[in-house]
Order: sequence, then structure tokens, then C-alpha cells
Amino acid sequence: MSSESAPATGSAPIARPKTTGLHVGEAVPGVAKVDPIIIADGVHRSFGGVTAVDVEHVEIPRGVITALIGPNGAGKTTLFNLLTGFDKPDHGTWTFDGKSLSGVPAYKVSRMGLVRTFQLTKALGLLTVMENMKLGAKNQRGEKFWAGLIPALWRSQDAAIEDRAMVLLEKFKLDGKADDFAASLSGGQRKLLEMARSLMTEPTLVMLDEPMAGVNPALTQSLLDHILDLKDLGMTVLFVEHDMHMVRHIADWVIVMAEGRIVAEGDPTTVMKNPAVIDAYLGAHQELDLGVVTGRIDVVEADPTTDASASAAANATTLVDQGIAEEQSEEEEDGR
Ligand SMILES: Nc1ncnc2c1ncn2[C@@H]1O[C@H](COP(=O)(O)OP(=O)(O)OP(=O)(O)O)[C@@H](O)[C@H]1O
Repeated sequence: MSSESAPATGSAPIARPKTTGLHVGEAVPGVAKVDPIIIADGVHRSFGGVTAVDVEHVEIPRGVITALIGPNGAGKTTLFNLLTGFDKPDHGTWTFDGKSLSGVPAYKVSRMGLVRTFQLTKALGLLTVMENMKLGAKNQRGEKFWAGLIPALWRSQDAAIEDRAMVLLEKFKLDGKADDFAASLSGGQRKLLEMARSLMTEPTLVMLDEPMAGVNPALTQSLLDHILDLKDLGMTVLFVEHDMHMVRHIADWVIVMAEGRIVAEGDPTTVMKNPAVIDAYLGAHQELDLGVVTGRIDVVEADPTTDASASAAANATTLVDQGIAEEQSEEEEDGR
């Protein structure tokens, strides 16, 4: 794995290079990672007759930003729910940092350092911004029976939690809103609050579900920078996002899901060249460049462990073949 830092120039955003060399061998779906933080095997979840997730093998690289993309209904959110203990699979195993997470409930998963935000904002509107932040703190003594009986203990901890919350709110420029109801925040500010709240547990892996959804362009840069900051602080980030510009610019690695399965993986440049991915996500606006906003740059460095173009071509052929087969069967049905 390697990345290079580029010097900041004037008032331009600090250039933050992508990390490469994350995988071992050809970048096929399920490819092994040099340093995986999550390894999942045979994870399957169906709802009635619908298979939502059917992941044979996937590894999430540590210390970098991975995007999970795919069309609506591909199973991304369900996979998030399974990995974080918010849902249970029909079968399957997975580890986080070498520890099995199968059957571990969500609150324990977050204590172990894996936190997530939700696609539909869970910021409790009738609580203040500060109260929302305090809810995100872990191991609060006031919640424990004996410690809860000793006010001095939980009061001092409460103050420490509030201090930490305020530091994070300042960082996310929400400190002026600490006493406002969360419901009064804009969509983008709620996303910032969700991210800030998730950091109250000092996680090692942050999972973000559509961080850009409903965000006003004025807050785009701030959100992207915060996500890049998480990586700079040593955290691993896994995010689901439909905004391909964001994926292209901030992801070090991209995993593509369709119909519950992992159908492609690779660095963003390679995955974005996949014709099926282009058709599905990029449309006519693929040349728009958010790099100017974030200062994010590509590291131009050959990855000796894989022939990326060959694997991209192979994946593209499979996906295009699937598309053609689907079109043909639709035409046959139409002709009937
Ligand atoms: N609780 C549920 N009950 C029944 N079906 C569900 C449930 N949750 C998900 N599904 C189904 O599982 C499939 C995968 O859904 P999921 O929400 O994980 O996809 P997604 O990739 O996150 O989609 P989107 O991008 O639209 O959020 C879909 O067919 C969905 O209808």
C-alpha cells in the first residue's frame, strides 16, 4: 500500500493523494486485500423470496476510503445492516479487525469500533444538537446501575463527554447550533451532525450511508473534506453513495454490488471505465470534476500486483453480457 503527500500551495486545498496497492493479484470481485479490516464469507440475506445479499467473499481494506456502489435494490444497505449487527443474515460469517462479528448486536459492534450512520437521518429532531452528540458517547457511567447511584461519578463524566462533543461540533462548524433542536438543521447540517455523533465513540471504521444525499452544494466541500479527514486521522471509511463524482474523487477503492452480489471491484479510475458502471451511474456528466473542490489527486503509480486494465475489461464484458442477455429476454417478452 502506498500514498504520497503533495505540498499545499497558497490557499488551494491540501492535495490528498489516493492510496494504491491495496489488493493482492487480479482485481476480481472478492479479491484479497493486503491489509483487510473486514473479511466476510458466504453472507446471505433474503426477505421472503427476494435475495437482498448473497456475498460469497469480500474484504474491506484498512485505513482507506472504500465506496460501495450499485443500483437501487442492489443490497448495499442490507449489507451495511448485516455487518453492523442491525440485521441478521440467513447464514454467513465476518470478522472485524480479526474478531468474529457474527451474532454480535449493534451496540456491541459500535463499542468494538465499527460505527455507522443511517441513510434516513436518525438525528432525533426533538433533542438538541448537543443531546444528540451525547447519545453517541459510549460506556456512560450514568447508564450503569451502581455508578449511576454516585452523582459525582457520572457528573464528571458528563462534563468530559460534553467537552468532547463541543470539540467535535466546533470541528464540524455546528458549535453555534449546540442548543438548537436537531430538527431545525438543514439536510447537510444533519449529515454533519450524524458524522460528528458517530465520532463520539472514537471508532476505527466509520460506515456512511449516502453521506451526500440531500446535501446542499454549499456544504459539499465541507462534507468531503471531513470524510478525507477521517482517513488522515487513521480511520477506515466505507460508504454507500450514488453520487459518482464523490466516489471518483474520494474513494481509494470501489466495490460494485448488483442483485446482492459483488460484481466488480477496483480503484475508482478502473471501475469508472467499466462500461456497465458508466451507463448506470455516470451518464452525461462524467467529466465533471470535483477534484478542484477537494484538492484530491490521483497517485499515478503502477500497481505491480495486478493487471488492472485486463481485469476491468473482463468485468466489463461480464456486465455488458449480462445487460445484453437481460435486454434480449426483455425483447423476447415484449414480442410475446
Ligand atoms: N426489510 C425488508 N423487507 C423486505 N425486503 C427488503 C427489506 N430490506 C431490503 N429489502 C429488499 O432487499 C433488496 C435490497 O435492498 P437494499 O435496501 O439493501 O438495497 P440498496 O442497494 O441499499 O438500495 P438503495 O440504493 O435504493 O438504497 C431490495 O429488493 C429491497 O426491496
